[in-house]
Amino acid sequence: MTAHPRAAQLQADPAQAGSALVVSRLAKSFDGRPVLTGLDFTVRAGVATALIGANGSGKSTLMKCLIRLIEPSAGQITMLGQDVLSLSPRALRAFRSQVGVVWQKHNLVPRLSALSNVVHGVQSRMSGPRTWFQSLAPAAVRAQALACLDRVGLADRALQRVDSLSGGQAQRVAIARMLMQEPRIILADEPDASLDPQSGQEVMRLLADLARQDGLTLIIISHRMEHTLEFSDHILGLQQGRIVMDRPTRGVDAALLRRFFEHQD
Ligand SMILES: Nc1ncnc2c1ncn2[C@@H]1O[C@H](COP(=O)(O)OP(=O)(O)OP(=O)(O)O)[C@@H](O)[C@H]1O
Repeated sequence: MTAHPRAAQLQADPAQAGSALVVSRLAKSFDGRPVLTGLDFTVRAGVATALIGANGSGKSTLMKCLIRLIEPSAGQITMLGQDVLSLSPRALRAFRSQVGVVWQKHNLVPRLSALSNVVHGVQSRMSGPRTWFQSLAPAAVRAQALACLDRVGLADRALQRVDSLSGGQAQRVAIARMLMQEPRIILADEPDASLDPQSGQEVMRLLADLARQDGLTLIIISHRMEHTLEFSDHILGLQQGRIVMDRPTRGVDAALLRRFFEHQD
């Protein structure tokens, strides 16, 4: 596959040459119970970062705080050059349109075709029925949606209903829908969790490849150690709401990750 034009564009853009995300003293409590405590870290632009940690260590809460699906209790988040916690509701919507999110559950509309679901990814640019049904979408949007499906290897399934696809194929449709946003950063929260091992690995590889081709920053949560080692450049390890590992994946092996997970309590 050829590199996306955005890759070259980003390399030439000094604003993108440094950090995609800077988090300072970030904290979150639920009903007075701290879940994230004084997090400080930086994610460099174009780097694939794995967020790891035991169940309940705060990974999903952190991911949601980054785009304010959960409001942090304190701290600062600068993502894509924006002070996220000070954005107005309108600016927040515009900001979120630059962030591609992939969840464990794909949230597609099962009885609509793959193509209609992908067309819906354009909703940040346009609204109404034209964003719901591929047959009503402008030709350029339909063509873009087909190109996105092609990038995830599903152009030949475009008109098939999502409920007739496998779990791995449906997750790839969700990724194609996310690509319609033309995101500048991708956040993925356990995209491999409800898939069989092979489909999970394919989805992780696809996300890593797409991010690399487009020069995008990728932050990905996965419970599978082998995926962390294979598909990330950098690892952030959370333990009880604190960052206890922040290092390049090179130099980390399965034994070290096992020790990390053994010392979680
Ligand atoms: N809305 C909420 N209200 C109260 N507590 C919450 C809420 N969301 C998460 N928590 C708590 O915060 C802690 C961290 O949860 P979180 O889902 O972020 O962990 P995680 O590392 O993503 O776990 P897992 O790997 O199991 O998905 C848990 O103790 C959880 O019960």
